Amino acid sequence: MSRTRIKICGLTREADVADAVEAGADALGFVLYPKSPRAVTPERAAELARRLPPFVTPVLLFVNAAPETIAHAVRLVPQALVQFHGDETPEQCAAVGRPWLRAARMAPGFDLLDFARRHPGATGLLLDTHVEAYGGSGKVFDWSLIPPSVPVPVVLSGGLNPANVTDGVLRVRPWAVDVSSGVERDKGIKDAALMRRFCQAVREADARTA
Ligand SMILES: O=C(O)c1ccccc1NCC(=O)[C@H](O)[C@H](O)COP(=O)(O)O
Repeated sequence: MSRTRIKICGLTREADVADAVEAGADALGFVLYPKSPRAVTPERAAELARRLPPFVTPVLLFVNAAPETIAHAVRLVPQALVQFHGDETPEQCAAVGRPWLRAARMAPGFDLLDFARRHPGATGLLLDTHVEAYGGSGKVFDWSLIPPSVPVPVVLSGGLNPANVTDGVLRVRPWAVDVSSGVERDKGIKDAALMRRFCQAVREADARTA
């Protein structure tokens, strides 16, 4: 049985971090994009990341941030994975000098295989719905846009929730899933019961792929 990894994104509060870990998240995302309703400062991300036990990975998410902003945040959270979620070039991503994930903005006509080829240094591609605000939209994209075999680990994202994630895992068979809006009571305020239900739904899908 393969175990689909789970990333919960957009945490802003200690209680939600504890609940997400308890629910079974493998990675927690902190949004360092000032225009997001879920934005935290690098200092706040560091405070929250300090709450994480071993083997739960903090992810620092940036949208078109200045290199010095990224370097500052990475210094504060040295164990973090970096997620580029804007219009960064492959060279800008690679320059971070740390393991990084690249968000792909899925829309009709988008060539994911070419995108993967242009980002050879990415540890994974996070497939999200193409929206003007870059992410956190709660909108699902058409999963049939995903080619059958992508040569890097795929993180399925965009509008996932406890009701649709089982189907997403069974259809796409991603390395991991990522969720924000679908486990929220309000933007940046997570709901413990929804996070538990989301993680259970992923495990149900895993059991069915055994
Ligand atoms: O969460 C945000 O507000 C956000 C804003 C700008 C860029 C990215 C953002 N979030 C990135 C994530 O990894 C989200 O989990 C991903 O977009 C999925 O969000 P949702 O559709 O709400 O589950």
